[in-house]
Amino acid sequence: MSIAIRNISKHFGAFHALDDVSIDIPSGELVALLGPSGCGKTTLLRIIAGLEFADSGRILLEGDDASGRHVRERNVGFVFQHYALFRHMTVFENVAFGLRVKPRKYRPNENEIRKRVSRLLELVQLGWLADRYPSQLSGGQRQRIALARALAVEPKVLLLDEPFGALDAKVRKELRRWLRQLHDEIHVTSVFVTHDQEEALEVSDSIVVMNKGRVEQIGSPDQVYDHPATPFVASFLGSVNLFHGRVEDGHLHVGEHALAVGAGHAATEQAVGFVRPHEFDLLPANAPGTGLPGKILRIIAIGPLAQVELARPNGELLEVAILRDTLSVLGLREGDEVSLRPRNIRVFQNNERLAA
Ligand SMILES: Nc1ncnc2c1ncn2[C@@H]1O[C@H](COP(=O)(O)OP(=O)(O)OP(=O)(O)O)[C@@H](O)[C@H]1O
Repeated sequence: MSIAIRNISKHFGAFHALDDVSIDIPSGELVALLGPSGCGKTTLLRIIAGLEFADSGRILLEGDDASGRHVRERNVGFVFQHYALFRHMTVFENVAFGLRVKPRKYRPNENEIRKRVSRLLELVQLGWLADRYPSQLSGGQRQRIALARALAVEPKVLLLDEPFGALDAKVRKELRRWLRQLHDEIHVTSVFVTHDQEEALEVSDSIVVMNKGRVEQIGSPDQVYDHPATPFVASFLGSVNLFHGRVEDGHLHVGEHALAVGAGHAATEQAVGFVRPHEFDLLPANAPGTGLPGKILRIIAIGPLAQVELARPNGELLEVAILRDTLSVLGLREGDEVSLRPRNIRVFQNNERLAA
């Protein structure tokens, strides 16, 4: 089922939690709502669900205006960060619950319930836990059961609010891969709230980046990461190094140095260039060609990569990620003077907001 969010605004008292938000989610997509704490992600999810009502704007489900419809009439399934499974019920009964409480005329018979629950437990790969109680499960298993329970009533839309937020990093990583695979099997339109950039990039078909109640950008993971529409998006999605300067003749002039940025940029006195840590070449200071000078302060080995901390002559710190092999071929060490060559710079006017 497609979801169209049209010009949604929401106040809590004088506080503007959502400000004219419009998003189109095609049927079958897995979309991440990504943004810092307090930007309105959960409020938007609750409005889609019908747990909260907007001051203005509309929610269309498969083209039909659902704005005034009760949560029970919207056919949505939920998974929350702390989804309380019923402690006194087995895993099987937890998953069966939504089917058992259906009005009699829609309720499947016992045989059908057994079949459906078993199928769902296989889908979340936990059939062997059917007779356990929630207290006998790990956190990751509980969230998978919560998902099976949400899917039992065959919702047309699945809403997930930081479903893996309470789990440790390794389990989180496993579960987001698993969620992606699961979604590829069942294709239910899903909206996934997260403040974790990596999670959004890895799991979703498209990402809605939100900030202060507004949509900053909507795009595929590659689009928002490689072509951020605003400085906020550039700085929120992954690490960046900032270079302040002026743009003239297709170059960003940083102090006495000029970095080519392409002819498409209008001349401006106040610009800021964004370069991600892996978008630099590092060369010895006396290498031919132009670059920015810097000094290596620290080299931290992380598997095959080296994270290099550098200082510019003005004291500003930079972070560069480079293959350790490349560093050793170049013979670069802590304390060495180097020339930094950005391979890619995104330039914005210097009057726009950045992520904190
Ligand atoms: N019922 C409410 N009454 C008053 N203010 C609220 C209410 N619900 C949310 N807010 C405020 O609206 C803003 C958006 O909240 P929301 O929970 O949607 O943010 P979020 O992006 O999901 O944040 P987080 O990642 O921290 O959960 C916050 O500043 C929050 O304090």
